[in-house]
Amino acid sequence: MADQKVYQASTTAPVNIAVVKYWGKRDPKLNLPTNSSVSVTLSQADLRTHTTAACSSSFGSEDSLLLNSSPQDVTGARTQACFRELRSLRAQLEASDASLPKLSPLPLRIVSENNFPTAAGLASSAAGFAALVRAIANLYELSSSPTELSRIARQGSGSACRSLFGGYVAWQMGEKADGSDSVAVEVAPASHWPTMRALILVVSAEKKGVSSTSGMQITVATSELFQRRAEVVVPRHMLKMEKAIKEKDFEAFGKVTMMESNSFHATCLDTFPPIFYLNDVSRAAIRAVEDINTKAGKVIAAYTFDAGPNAVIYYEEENTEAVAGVLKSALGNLDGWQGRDIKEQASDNLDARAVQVLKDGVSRVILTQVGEGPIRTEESLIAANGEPITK
Ligand SMILES: Nc1ncnc2c1ncn2[C@@H]1O[C@H](COP(=O)(O)OP(=O)(O)OP(=O)(O)O)[C@@H](O)[C@H]1O
Ligand SMILES: C[C@@](O)(CCOP(=O)(O)OP(=O)(O)O)CC(=O)O
Repeated sequence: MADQKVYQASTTAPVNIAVVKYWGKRDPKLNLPTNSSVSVTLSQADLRTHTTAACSSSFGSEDSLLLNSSPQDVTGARTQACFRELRSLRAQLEASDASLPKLSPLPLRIVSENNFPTAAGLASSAAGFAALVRAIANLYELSSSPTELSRIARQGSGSACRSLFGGYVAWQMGEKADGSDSVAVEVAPASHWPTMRALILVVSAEKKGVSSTSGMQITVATSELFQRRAEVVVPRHMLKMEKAIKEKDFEAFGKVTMMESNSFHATCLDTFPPIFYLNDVSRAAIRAVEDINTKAGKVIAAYTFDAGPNAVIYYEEENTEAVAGVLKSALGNLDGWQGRDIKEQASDNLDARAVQVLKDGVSRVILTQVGEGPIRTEESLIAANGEPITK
């Protein structure tokens, strides 16, 4: 009888939030971007994907993916590209060492759990594809570096390539047509600047209107402002951002972060028909951050928004009270503040109308910080007999 053993490996992977934004593909098939980007990896203590990858001849003939207990379509080109590339690396290993079990032809069973809302603009595809690629690489015992794996994860979702690393990460756009140099690299580990904090104001946990994938295609096709962003604005921001991170210069980091977010959303408005990811609640968050910085007399808080209305506010630990403490006193009792020792600080310098809009529109907060890259775990979502473990 054929070997029916169930081989498996598990990992967790983090979310990342860009401070220089990826928006625009020069090759939609390979997910090659029109500009480089930089992100901060967020702590897996708060937001993470947990994925187990298994393979066995007992799994029938089809690959499968179970996400938060519901079966997902794996026939899409992006997931297929990740499976194909990882299988091919495993096949090379098997060809060079005949003693290795032949895992590459076996069907894959992937079971994954996100501990945050999927497709709500909380970068679930980034953590999701990073975890998928890392888990299969662990299963196949590949010696590939995170940068090599980032080339594969990028084909699942562009931003996923940055979640293969912890800390501060750059995705170099690359020049080659085959995408082999479009990969993620570490700018600095989390330990270099461990005091970076992030407060997420969750405005909407609903599925978003215009997906990043289609949104950026329409921007590339219709926005002239976008041309200038890709050619002039982002290259300048990349240099400034990498320098700010190396020097742990929050004022420079914060200024570029906010200008980047504004530039990206400006190209969304310049898209035809226009794309609106920011709403009144987002704009109230921008106002509150401006008021906090005005009071401090310098940039101590920086907002950024992805393809949705949620605000991510970066600040340094020493300014926890002046940023998170002020927002806590303004927003009042919300899910997410509990269990965190954040002392409230008077918020009467914040614009009263902005505070009211935030109170009405923010449903919960997530307090988190810079964190590590994917972490291998023995905790499995698949039992020894191959059946998914549902919680
Ligand atoms: N754990 C996971 N494993 C595999 N795929 C996942 C996982 N989590 C999310 N995905 C994929 O990512 C898709 C959601 O990506 P989408 O880009 O729409 O939202 P988002 O990542 O939350 O937002 P954004 O990337 O714009 O910040 C899901 O439909 C699913 O295909
Ligand atoms: C606004 C962003 O969050 C866009 C992320 O886009 P995705 O990585 O979700 O897009 P696809 O490559 O089409 O999957 C900015 C960023 O994360 O850099």
